[in-house]
Amino acid sequence: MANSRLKKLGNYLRPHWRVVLIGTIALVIVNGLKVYIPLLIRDSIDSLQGDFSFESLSQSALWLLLLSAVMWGFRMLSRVLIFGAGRQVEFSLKQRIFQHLLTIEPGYFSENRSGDLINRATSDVDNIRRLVGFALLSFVNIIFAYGFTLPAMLDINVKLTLLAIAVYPLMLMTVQLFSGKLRKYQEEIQVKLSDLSEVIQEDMSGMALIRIYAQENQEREAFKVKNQELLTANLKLARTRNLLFPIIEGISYISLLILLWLGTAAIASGTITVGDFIALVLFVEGLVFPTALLGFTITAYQQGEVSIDRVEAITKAEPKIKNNPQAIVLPPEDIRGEITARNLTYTYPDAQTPALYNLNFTIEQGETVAIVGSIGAGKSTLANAIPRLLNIEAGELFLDNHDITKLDIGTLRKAIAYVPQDSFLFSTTIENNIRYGEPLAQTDEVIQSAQQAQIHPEILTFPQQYETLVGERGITLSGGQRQRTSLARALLTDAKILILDDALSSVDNETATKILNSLSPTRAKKTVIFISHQLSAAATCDRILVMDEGKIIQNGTHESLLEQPGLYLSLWQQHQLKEVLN
Ligand SMILES: Nc1ncnc2c1ncn2[C@@H]1O[C@H](COP(=O)(O)OP(=O)(O)OP(=O)(O)O)[C@@H](O)[C@H]1O
Repeated sequence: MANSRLKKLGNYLRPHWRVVLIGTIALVIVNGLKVYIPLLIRDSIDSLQGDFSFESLSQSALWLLLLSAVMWGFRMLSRVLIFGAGRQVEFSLKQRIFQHLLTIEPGYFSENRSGDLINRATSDVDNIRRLVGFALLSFVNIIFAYGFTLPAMLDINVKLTLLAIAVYPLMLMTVQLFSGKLRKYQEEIQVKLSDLSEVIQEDMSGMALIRIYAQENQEREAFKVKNQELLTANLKLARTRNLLFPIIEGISYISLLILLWLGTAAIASGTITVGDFIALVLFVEGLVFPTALLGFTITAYQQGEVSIDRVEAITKAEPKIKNNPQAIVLPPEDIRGEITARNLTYTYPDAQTPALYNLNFTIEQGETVAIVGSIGAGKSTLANAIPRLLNIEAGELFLDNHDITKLDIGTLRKAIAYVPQDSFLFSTTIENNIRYGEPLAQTDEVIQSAQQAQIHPEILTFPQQYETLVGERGITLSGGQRQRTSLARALLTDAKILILDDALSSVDNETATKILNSLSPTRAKKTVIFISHQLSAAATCDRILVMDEGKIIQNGTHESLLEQPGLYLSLWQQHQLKEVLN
């Protein structure tokens, strides 16, 4: 496990190896100078003791100043380069996550909580950045600091050096003792952070509902519980860290105390010179900071390790709907728009019964077919199956006699304009929202689609008309306006098939019928699937498929269906009654 994480770390860093290498060389130079400067001080002190001269003192001071400035320069360089590599890794990881999420089927996003996904793509990636930047720099620095300093210290006096560092194994044992706990608490924090993000996200989306049902107090309490859990997890980590860090710092100061105590005795006995003693003190002091930083380094490393697993869980999620290796690519003009289902059956993952069962039908090119039926009959499932937003079995659904699972996904989806139940608008202008599927469309084409979708007159009343911003940064559209804007977006594409999944539910019957009629000139070119509970609009379609419990139970024109007893007749009678009562 740890090896595979190191391997992944290596993979993250591979594209930036040059930068990391130069940063590491800079660290070597810094640590080399950190050893050379105390030795120089030693020599100056020892030579001054014998023969004091102001000139040689000022020369040494100048030389030391210069070397310190050079060391500072290389230290800055190493930090800029290695921290920069961390930022680059952060950038690439975010790109990779987002790119991967775009390849996964929509079902993944209902199975996984969006708050958790956002947290992994932000906070966890941040932890990896700290691992690659700070932890890497700190680890490499510690290795070089000890690797260069210890031989220099041993060269001065073996006994004093060994006694000074005798306490260091204690430090390693302490770190080992704490690391399991630190890792566990870190994992807990990331999970609790995801939980909290999820609550915030859900409450923001459902704010109106919270107010309507006056659930503010309950939501506040629910939020408090999650926030408290995060606080507890953070405090547990902080307590452990606050215990570990001073222990490490204390141990490294003990080594300094040992040196001060035994070193003065060694000077008195003439075993070492005053210069040697000062150099040894400077060396041990130079080790205190990187050693004391070990606690932070370990925490950053473990945070990063936990986050690598969490981020990799996203990037490892295999898209269930993939392009067939021999996928057929067709130019849009070769698509006619005929849809055929042969024993089409689909069961949602974890569901007991199929949502679509043994469907057999053909929708001809240019035909407008309404799909009606009871709630939960499977109409939306069928709408999602056609553009392969669901993982449909091979040999069950065909576009122009091509099995959709053998067609290139791009070819298939370009042939279909789909307006889902929940019309989603981006936080940009009305015009940009409409031209989302055809970014190069001319303004008059955008206006034409808006006219067809019966939204144009209303857009003209908006503050900046087509340039009006919608969504969080702009005006709020009514449900019906959102639906018709989404419809305009679909109409602008030159897709041969138009699927409207209850897409006019917030539009009155009269306007919905008007919209369907306005599609008439395009009907010859487009196949329209109109899923709706609005029967008077559905009645104007060429044909009606009636669904119940995942099956198509009736199929025919409005007139023919009214002549036979069945679900359609009873739905129509209910509809007529409602019209009269209204
Ligand atoms: N993501 C899902 N996971 C599991 N079951 C689902 C999922 N989506 C829908 N279902 C189930 O599949 C069945 C068909 O649902 P579907 O949304 O297709 O019905 P519908 O005819 O469009 O209903 P409505 O008229 O209310 O929109 C229902 O029993 C529903 O509970």
